[in-house]
Amino acid sequence: MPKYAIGVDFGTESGRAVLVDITNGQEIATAVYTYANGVIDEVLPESNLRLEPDWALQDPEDYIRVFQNAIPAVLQQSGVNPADVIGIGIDFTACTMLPTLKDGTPLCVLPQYRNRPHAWVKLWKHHAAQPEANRLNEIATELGYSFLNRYGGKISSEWFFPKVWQILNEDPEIYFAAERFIEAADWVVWQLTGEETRNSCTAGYKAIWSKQEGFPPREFFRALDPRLENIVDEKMSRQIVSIGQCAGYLTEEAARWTGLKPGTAVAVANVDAHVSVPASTVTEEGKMVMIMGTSICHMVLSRSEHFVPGICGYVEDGIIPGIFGYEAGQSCVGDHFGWFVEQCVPEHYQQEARQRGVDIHALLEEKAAQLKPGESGLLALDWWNGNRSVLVDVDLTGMMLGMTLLTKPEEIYRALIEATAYGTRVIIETFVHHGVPVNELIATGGLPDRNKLLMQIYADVTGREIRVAAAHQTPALGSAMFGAVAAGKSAGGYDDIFEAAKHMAHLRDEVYRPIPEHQQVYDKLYQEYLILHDYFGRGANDVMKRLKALKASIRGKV
Ligand SMILES: Nc1ncnc2c1ncn2[C@@H]1O[C@H](COP(=O)(O)OP(=O)(O)O)[C@@H](O)[C@H]1O
Ligand SMILES: O=C(CO)[C@@H](O)[C@@H](O)COP(=O)(O)O
Repeated sequence: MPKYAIGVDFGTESGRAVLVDITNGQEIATAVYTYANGVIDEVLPESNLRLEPDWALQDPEDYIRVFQNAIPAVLQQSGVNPADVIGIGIDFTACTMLPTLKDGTPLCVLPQYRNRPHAWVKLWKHHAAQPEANRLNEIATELGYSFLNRYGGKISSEWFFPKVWQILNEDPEIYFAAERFIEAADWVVWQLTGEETRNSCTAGYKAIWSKQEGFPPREFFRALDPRLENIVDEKMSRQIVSIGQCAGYLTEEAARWTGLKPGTAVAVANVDAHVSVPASTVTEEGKMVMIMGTSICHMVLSRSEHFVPGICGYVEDGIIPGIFGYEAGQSCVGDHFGWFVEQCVPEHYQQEARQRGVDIHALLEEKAAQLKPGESGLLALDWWNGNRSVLVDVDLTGMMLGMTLLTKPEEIYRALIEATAYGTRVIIETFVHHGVPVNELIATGGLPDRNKLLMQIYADVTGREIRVAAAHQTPALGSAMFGAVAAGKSAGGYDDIFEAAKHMAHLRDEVYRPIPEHQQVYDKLYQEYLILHDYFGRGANDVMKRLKALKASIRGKV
């Protein structure tokens, strides 16, 4: 009798359940539930209280509705007997976190806190804790805490402790009412199993935890604010469970929500980018998985520990148990091309696309593919949304050099693609330079399906072959794989993620190989890119920051 697992991928706007055949990883049924309250970034639901800029909240009840809607939908579509679904895994955006009571009740569902923004879930892209992140980095640097080295030198405002500290600073009553602070990833697993667990992936990448050293010491938290001294013992947990473990079993209530059997195994929670690595067949060092969409997450495994400046971080057991998982990223990739087609393409191009019934991206790709590398004379810096790795600077901005009266939209489109490829090459070379090998690239996410020119340019610029993961819902497949591992071999699943990946993860036949003539030109252009990258990005000329400051001051005066 075939056995199945369900992966649930909690994204920014929606949650997606995918029912997968355990023998081969085939996706049998998919269902999406779009969060009723979406991203809460303007007003709080019900009270209509206006939020400040840079806030991004969510409603935890939306996550439960994903279980209640999407899982029954995949069972119904597939006709699979719930008794044959042996495991569930989930992945989430991160750091997406919330304050709760001891029993897991989110503070925002309590009537007395319903109109308090800090009682709600803070989404990964809530950026209003930047003052706390800056202060945390200053204090950690002054006091010489070496954990900063694990995070490329800086803790991001998107992460756990800046967010908790913002709650304490701005609404202490919520901070003190919170009996637990927890990643939403772990919270949804808690709702399924009735047991609170904390996973090694979010603890490591987002909450400054390491397998060797645990959390930073109490003195560090006291140096931030004496009231934070016992945050870990009082409102979190030091018991961190490695990904790849079973978190518990489906409760009667969760079985009623989902239509699954009580007692179904539930995997320890995971993160969307990280869970995509084994789902792209990668469980060993030497290969980089690039999750390519609006942004790119670059994920690499290594058997040894290396400090790599400017990356997001590395965590032992963070992606695959027993191995160090490294993460870096580019915060704006597809977004560059989206911006360009929305803001800069002339009407006659749009008209041509409409007449030919093709997407405007496809038209620009076709025209840009006629150009030879270097032919346009253009070179861009890909910093339309700052630089995540390796400069870690949100105040950097974009630049395009070499334009003339003859410059065409497809030339600019191609230059933007090339710039993002140079950005990826900087990341790869930084890893290699610091001892983390990157011999092969595996791509997944929306872009490999959408733009073949882009994939070829990435192969040419990086000088590496690129393979593409077979799955269309890679994170959900990865979660289902961990679900199968949580169930274990005796229940028809797998003993570990290595076994699950062998059977359930696949690559397409498609391979992008570097074209030597293109490589030669791109090597020259890359050298030019590096000069501009360091000149504008490493302090030789801070004109981008001065312009940004001027803009802010002028806007402030209006
Ligand atoms: N044909 C295309 N070529 C390049 N970029 C594209 C194309 N079509 C859409 N995009 C960009 O891809 C991004 C969406 O990628 P996708 O992987 O679907 O999303 P996400 O990263 O949010 O999961 C958007 O930023 C969009 O501008
Ligand atoms: O930060 C991480 C992973 O570390 C992501 O969860 C976060 O950027 C959200 O990514 P997506 O927009 O869902 O691709």
